[in-house]
Amino acid sequence: PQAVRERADTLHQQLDDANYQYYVEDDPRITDAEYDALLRELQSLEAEHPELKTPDSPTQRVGAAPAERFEEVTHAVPMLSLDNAFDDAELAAFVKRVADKLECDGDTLAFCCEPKLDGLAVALVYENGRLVQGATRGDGRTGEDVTLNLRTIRSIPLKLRGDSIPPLIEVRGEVYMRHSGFEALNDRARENGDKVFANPRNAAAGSLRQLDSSIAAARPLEFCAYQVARLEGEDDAHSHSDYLKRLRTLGFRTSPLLDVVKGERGVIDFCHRLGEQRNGLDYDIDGAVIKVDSLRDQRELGFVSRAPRWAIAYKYPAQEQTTT
Ligand SMILES: Cc1ccc2cc(C(N)=O)cc(O)c2n1
Repeated sequence: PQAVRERADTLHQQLDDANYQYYVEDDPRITDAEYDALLRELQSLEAEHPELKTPDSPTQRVGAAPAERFEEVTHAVPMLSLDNAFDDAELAAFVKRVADKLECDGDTLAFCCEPKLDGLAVALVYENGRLVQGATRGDGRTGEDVTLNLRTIRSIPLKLRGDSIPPLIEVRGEVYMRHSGFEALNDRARENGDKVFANPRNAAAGSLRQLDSSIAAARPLEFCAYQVARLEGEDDAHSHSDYLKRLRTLGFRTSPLLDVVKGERGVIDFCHRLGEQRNGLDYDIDGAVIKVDSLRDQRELGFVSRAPRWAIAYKYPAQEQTTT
C-alpha cells in the first residue's frame, strides 16, 4: 500500500540523515534512542511488507549468514603506499623536488594535508549511488572482499546523498577504531575471557576479517574517506581538496583536521601542529599525509615505482602504547 511505502521512504531518509548528521557533520540532531526507535519501526514495516526490505535499507547493515571465506578482489587502480619523511629536512626536500619537477615556485604550491590514521585502508565501490563492493588493501593490487563487514559500519553510507550522484565512484579511506571504543571492547573481552587486542589497529583489522558480519557489527568501527580513486560522470574537480569536499556532500566523513597550506613553511607548520595535537586525539595516527593539491600537477608528477611522487607521509615516532 502506498501509505506504507511512503512511511518506509520517510524512515529511510530520516535514518540516513541521522547518520550524516552524526558521522559527517559531527552534529547529531536526534538521540541514539530516537534513532533506534525509527530503525525498529522500519524493521517492523519490512517484516509485514518484505518487498520493502531493499539492500540499501538501514535495516540491512548486518549481513546474511557467515561466509566460508573471503573472495579476492583485484583493485582497478592499485592502492599505493606512501614514501616517508622523518624530519623537516626531508619534508623540505619533498617540496623542493616537486617544485623543481613542476618548474614552479615551491612557496606558492598548495598542499592538502591531513592526519595519517593508523587503521587499515579499504576501497569502496558505488554504482548509481549504491555500495556494491568493499575490499581491503591487501598487497595493493589484490585485496579481500569484506563488503558484508563494511556495510555494518554506520559511517560508511549504503546509499550516496545529494543530487549529483555519479554512475560510478570508488572511494578510498581508512577503517579505524577510536580509543574509547577500543577500551570498551577490551573490557568486554576480558570479562568474557575473549581475545584482548594489543592496539586499535589490530582490533579494527581483526574485526574486518570476521567471516560472520554480526561480529563486525558489534565492533566500534569507523571510516574516514581520503581519496577518490575512480569517478565516472560529471567531474569538475581541479584539486584533491575539491574531491574531499565532494565526498562530504555525498555522505562521507573526511578528516576534520584537513587543511590546505602553501609551500614548505605551511607543510612543516602543519606537521608540527598536528604532532602537538596527537596525544589529545581519540584515535591513533602515525603521521601526516601531505599531497600536492592540484590534480593537474599530480598527473604531471605521476608515480615512482610503487609510491606517488605527489605525496609523502610525515611519520611520528611510535607512541608508548599502553598495553591495556
Ligand atoms: C594516496 C594515499 C595513500 C594512503 C593514505 C593513507 C591515509 C591514512 N592512513 O589516513 C590517508 C591518505 O590520504 C592516504 N593517501
